[in-house]
Amino acid sequence: MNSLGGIRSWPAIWRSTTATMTTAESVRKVPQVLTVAGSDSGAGAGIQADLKVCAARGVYCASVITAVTAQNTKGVQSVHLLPPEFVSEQLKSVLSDFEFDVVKTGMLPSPEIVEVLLQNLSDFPIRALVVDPVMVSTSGHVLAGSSILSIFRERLLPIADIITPNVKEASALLGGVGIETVEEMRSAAKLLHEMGPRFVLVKGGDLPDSSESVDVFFDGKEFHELRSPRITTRNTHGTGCTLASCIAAELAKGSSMLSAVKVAKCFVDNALDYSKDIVIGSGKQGPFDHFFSLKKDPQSSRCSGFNPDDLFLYAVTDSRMNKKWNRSVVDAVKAAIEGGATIVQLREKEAETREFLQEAKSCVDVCRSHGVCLLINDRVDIALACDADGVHVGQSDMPVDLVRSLLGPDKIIGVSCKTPEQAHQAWRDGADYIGSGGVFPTNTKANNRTIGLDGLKEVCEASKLPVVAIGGIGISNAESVMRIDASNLKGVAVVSALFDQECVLTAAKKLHTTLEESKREI
Ligand SMILES: Cc1ncc(COP(=O)(O)OP(=O)(O)O)c(N)n1
Ligand SMILES: Cc1ncsc1CCOP(=O)(O)O
Ligand SMILES: [Mg+2]
Repeated sequence: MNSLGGIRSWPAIWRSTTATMTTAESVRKVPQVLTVAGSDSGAGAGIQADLKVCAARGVYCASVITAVTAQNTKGVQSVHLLPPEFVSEQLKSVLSDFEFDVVKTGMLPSPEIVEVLLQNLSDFPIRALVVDPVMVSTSGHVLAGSSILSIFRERLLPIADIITPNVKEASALLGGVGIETVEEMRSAAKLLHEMGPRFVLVKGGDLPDSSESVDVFFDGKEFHELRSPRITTRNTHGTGCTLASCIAAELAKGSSMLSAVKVAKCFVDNALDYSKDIVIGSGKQGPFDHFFSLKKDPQSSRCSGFNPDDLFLYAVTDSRMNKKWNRSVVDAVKAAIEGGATIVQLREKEAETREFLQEAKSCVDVCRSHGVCLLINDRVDIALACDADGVHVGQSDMPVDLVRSLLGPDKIIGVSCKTPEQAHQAWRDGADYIGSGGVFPTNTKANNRTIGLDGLKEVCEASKLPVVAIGGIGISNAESVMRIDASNLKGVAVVSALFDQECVLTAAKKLHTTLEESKREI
């Protein structure tokens, strides 16, 4: 946030939160979101949708109600605004008690209610603010009139971390400019960014004549167009609330902004697709099922994205080791995956570009056929040329934000961090995960400072990004790493423990078993 409570570097606040928490051992902090929105009696949108999304994403959600609507699948029949003083009472109640990771706003129906929200946010500084500038219901009912525009523009938007207007809302905020094309959505995102939010997502679901649903994400420097096939269904009531709450939930768990937005878009697409034929209510616009993931085969999802659990057993290749044992990189990668490696990185420091590219293409094929992601160490050019799933960079490699602008929103970016400051920067730059080490001394990487288990823990505590430990890790010490008691430590990355071994398959199987056992014991 800009002016309210100085949450620009929110990982620093996570650090202090963790510090207070560790006074009581075995306390587990649950990611928490506060939604400030209107109630929808039909339960498709508003507070009810927000609660369902957060529950579906594993995040606790408290709710402050700004208005009660009489609403169903046919439309909004009536709206009752809560007195601003009572909205304020609710805000005080929860903000003085909970430690919210993210506050998300939906229907803020009057300038007086926005005013009490601003006052409470200044009394109780929060970590991140997601603003869904709800103005009109999907059925066309005005939920917040033009009287709120100036307080939105002048006071709320400048403190938002992200705003998520649809094209109609973006147009209203910009004084009625026409937005009918993706190019106009980009211009709108840029103008809205000038009003102060850190990120802008202009949702193009309402754009006419498109077989795709295109959303434009702007971070102040780069635009990303997030596209997905349009789903034909009447059950679209609550998509805006669902998207914004899902962004809030993912941020609360520690995602970078772009990653949170991608997961949220994917969540909405999957929910719409799963629910396209259900019939709830007799009106034109039905709700959809937020708990589809409890019921459907996860393999049938329309989109997937980065899964932090894939960092569990991270195989990092080494050209010298595979040459020494007289095997190709592709064979080594295949054996590592068959033994249980859950993600692979090609770290071929000595390879010639042409040869590296050929090997990388073959490894992409092997990894795709096994459903395992393949990342390239350092070389963004090779990653682009072989269509790898992402890149891992260190502190002296290409900066993460530049890698992101070259690879686009869908690729995975990992960054090496030895310190809490580097971990904070990784989140700000939009990395998907952190590689932290060398945890133990290693011969694989020369002149590499060892940070120990304490250094690893500090990095984990400084960030909510998923972390994989690296450096000198093998069967004998993997358990001590996994036991450091950091919920975002997702696994170990190893080079010699897999590739400086006679049989990669056996080594991978043994290490996988050790990791599984230590997970069970935690
Ligand atoms: C998963 C993972 N973590 C850390 C590193 C180290 O990357 P970097 O600091 O860029 O050093 P090099 O690997 O390039 O020598 C990594 N490769 N993977
Ligand atoms: C690439 C890298 N980055 C930090 S330590 C390291 C090497 C890890 O290799 P090993 O698993 O053989 O110790
Ligand atoms: Mg590097």
